Amino acid sequence: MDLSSDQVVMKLVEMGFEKLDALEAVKAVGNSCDDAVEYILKGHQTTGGFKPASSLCFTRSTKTLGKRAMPSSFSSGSKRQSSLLDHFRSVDQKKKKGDSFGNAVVVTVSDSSEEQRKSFAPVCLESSFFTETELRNGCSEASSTWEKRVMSILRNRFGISSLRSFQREALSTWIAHKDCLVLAATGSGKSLCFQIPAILTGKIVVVISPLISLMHDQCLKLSRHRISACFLGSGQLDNRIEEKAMQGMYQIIYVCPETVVRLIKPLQKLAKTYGIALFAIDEAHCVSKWGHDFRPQYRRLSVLRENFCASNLEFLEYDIPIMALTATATVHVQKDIIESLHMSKETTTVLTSFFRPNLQFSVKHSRTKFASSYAKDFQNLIDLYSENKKSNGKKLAVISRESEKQTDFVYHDAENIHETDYDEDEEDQEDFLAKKNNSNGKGLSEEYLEDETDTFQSVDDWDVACGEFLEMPHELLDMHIPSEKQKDLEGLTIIYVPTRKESVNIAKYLCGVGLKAAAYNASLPKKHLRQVHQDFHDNKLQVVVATIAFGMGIDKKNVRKIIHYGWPQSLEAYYQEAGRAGRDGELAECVLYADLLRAPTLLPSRRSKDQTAQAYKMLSDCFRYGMNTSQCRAKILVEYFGEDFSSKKCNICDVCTEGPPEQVNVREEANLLFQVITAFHVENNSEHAPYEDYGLGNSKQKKLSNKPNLMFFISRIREQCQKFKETDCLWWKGLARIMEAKGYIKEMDNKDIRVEIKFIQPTERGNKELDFQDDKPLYVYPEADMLLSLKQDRTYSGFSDWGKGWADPEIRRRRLERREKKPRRKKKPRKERSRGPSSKLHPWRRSKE
Ligand SMILES: Nc1ncnc2c1ncn2[C@@H]1O[C@H](COP(=O)(O)OP(=O)(O)OP(=O)(O)O)[C@@H](O)[C@H]1O
Ligand SMILES: [Mg+2]
Repeated sequence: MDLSSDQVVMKLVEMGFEKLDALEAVKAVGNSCDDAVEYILKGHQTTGGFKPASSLCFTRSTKTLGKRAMPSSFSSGSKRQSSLLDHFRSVDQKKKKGDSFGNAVVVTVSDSSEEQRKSFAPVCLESSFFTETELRNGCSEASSTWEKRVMSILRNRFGISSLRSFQREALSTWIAHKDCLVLAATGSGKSLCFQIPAILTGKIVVVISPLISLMHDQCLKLSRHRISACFLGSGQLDNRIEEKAMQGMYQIIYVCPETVVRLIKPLQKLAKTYGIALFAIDEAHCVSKWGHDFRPQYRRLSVLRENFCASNLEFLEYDIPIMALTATATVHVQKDIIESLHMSKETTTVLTSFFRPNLQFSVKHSRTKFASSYAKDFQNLIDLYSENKKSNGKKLAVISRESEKQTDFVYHDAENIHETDYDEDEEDQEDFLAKKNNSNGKGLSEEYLEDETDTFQSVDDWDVACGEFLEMPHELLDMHIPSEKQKDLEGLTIIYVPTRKESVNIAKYLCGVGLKAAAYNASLPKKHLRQVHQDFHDNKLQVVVATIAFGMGIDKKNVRKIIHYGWPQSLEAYYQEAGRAGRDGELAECVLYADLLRAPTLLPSRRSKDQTAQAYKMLSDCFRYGMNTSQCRAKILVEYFGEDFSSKKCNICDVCTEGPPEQVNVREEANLLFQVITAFHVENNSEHAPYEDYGLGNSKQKKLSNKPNLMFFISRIREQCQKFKETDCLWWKGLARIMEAKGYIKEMDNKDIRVEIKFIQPTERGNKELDFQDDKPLYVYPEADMLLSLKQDRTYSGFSDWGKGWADPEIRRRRLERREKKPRRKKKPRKERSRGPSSKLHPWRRSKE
């Protein structure tokens, strides 16, 4: 399809490129998206400094981090399926024949010589594989025997000395022909649970997996363990690989949900001829609508049970077992997985701790939306990767400021801070975004499209649709294992960001200061994405700046840091992404940088009404995790997944190491807020007219003033109580959250749940425990936003000003009039707006001074 230049520019901007770069590229190369991308990625862009992974980003040095150089024989092409690069090379060759970027490409790497065919069959060459008779009676007859054989497989194939207890449990469930749901932490070794059955029985294992990149990663690893495997995506497949798979030529078949549904008949034939040992559904949380990464195609996998059960296929003695595996499923999601997949009522749930003792969690406040924060927030990272940390520390800082000057995006965004910063009250903002979300993505502004997000990923995240991996010969094994001398390296970092644009901007910034960084988001060319993966695996990159599109299930040992730069959408997503760190068991850092001064908003995505409510609930849990100052972070995370961690703590998170803040007595404030809320409800339930609406014309404002909105209560307190006149809204918001958690107040409108409590109602418990006369101390830990609101140098006074206007009808009327005439008010520069050193302080802070 021919695109106009405007359309190409739009597409590039959607991918996360700067508009200026896109315009220049189109001007230079014409209306070809591919060429334009190539043009920008090769570094011709106006803003300079950014060289993504396709050009290897070696802005400081061309020396690779990996110690092993590829031998010359590596590229000779004489060995079949010998390497990842060979594999890719064949793709490139194909592409040269006229494939345009983004189209699925078929990977074929082996010829069909007789010798090679011999190497495929029989499927399982393990001398000690289990016979059907041995397995027939489940583990009762053979329990010690199968464990011995598994041990031998582990040692000989995987170089592992023993099974973990959850792996043993999952395997014995499978041996007993039962379905199994395996819930185990990221990096704990779930893959082995479905890989071993193939080697043990000589039958085939079919693994359903959500992404090509993940399937590829696993196949490559298997080939190193001398296990043949293939992957089948959903694009245009090479019939030969599919045919070979259906003829039992690979021990493990990785397949995406779309394709497995299409292949039911051939798979039934395969079950009859070779036997299928197991259907494994990896990343099974994708099945659930209530999970964080729902894929509608996963829901269709119930066809597996229907079509591979003994009652339907006479040659089967038992239903082919289903094993579903995930690291992030809440109790609700676990139930949904079992039901949706039509797993048996006797499904065994193998549950291990979600706790990862080597992950060090922390939360830091940052205005992440603004590029002006990068220099401060990434300085440590820059220092870490600078070659001569100590001597070059200062130099790098200078480079970073220099590059801010050169790359106009930094200061451009910084200038905008005051225009967008607290321009609208949070309720308005949330409503606005809620409407956007509910409009199914229609009518999004251009600005919003520019900030497009990766909320849903298709399976085909790379420019390969399928591939085969044969057992890698011994002599090649060593040279293809990427160098991972973790101790010698600083390790790798993944920075997760909410939007595509941020992924490009931050990668650009980091490259500008000399780091080997690359952007990764689903709209970048698939070829680039594959290259980033490869460079990441080969330790040629230091930092990958990615949206959620990167890394699910990828097993890379030396990821030392996961930075979330901006709020994640759920704790499930957060824990899944954080779990990509420290898979070698060594200490790894997981830092969440988030704007703690305002509640996060949902990213645009197509959701039903129910899903929207659920999405808000998940976001709200995430927000509360960020606001927490007193509980061990690992404890919050694992308890979120239903694990009992009550008496434990991690001892390494920021809360455990720094300790909680000093408790404060909020008795007076809690009583006061509760009284104001109760008074409102008494007034409105009585004969009196609804609450005065100040005669304002704007229907939305009218609606708010008639509802028990927190901001309204705050303004009433300010009106009535001189002592709290200057107390920041953030402080009250934090208190309201604490009161809600204690069950003193609750959301009035259950259908309209947002991230923060909005329309408040008193509860029975509040009535009992917040008596106005009661002056018994009520000690609480102030939350992160409350603490920030008390900082003297805090410059964000928008809420309190806004509150004043709300309280004073005259000010409010004038403000609204002004707004109607001129919708977006240009605010004064920050300096003039900042409060004096101690002008607006909460009373108990003032008394401390
Ligand atoms: N019994 C074991 N002993 C030692 N190491 C093991 C064992 N089982 C698996 N491993 C190793 O653990 C690492 C992680 O395995 P795997 O990729 O299967 O994790 P996972 O549980 O699937 O994680 P994710 O949830 O992120 O997909 C692998 O490198 C594997 O070799
Ligand atoms: Mg996995």
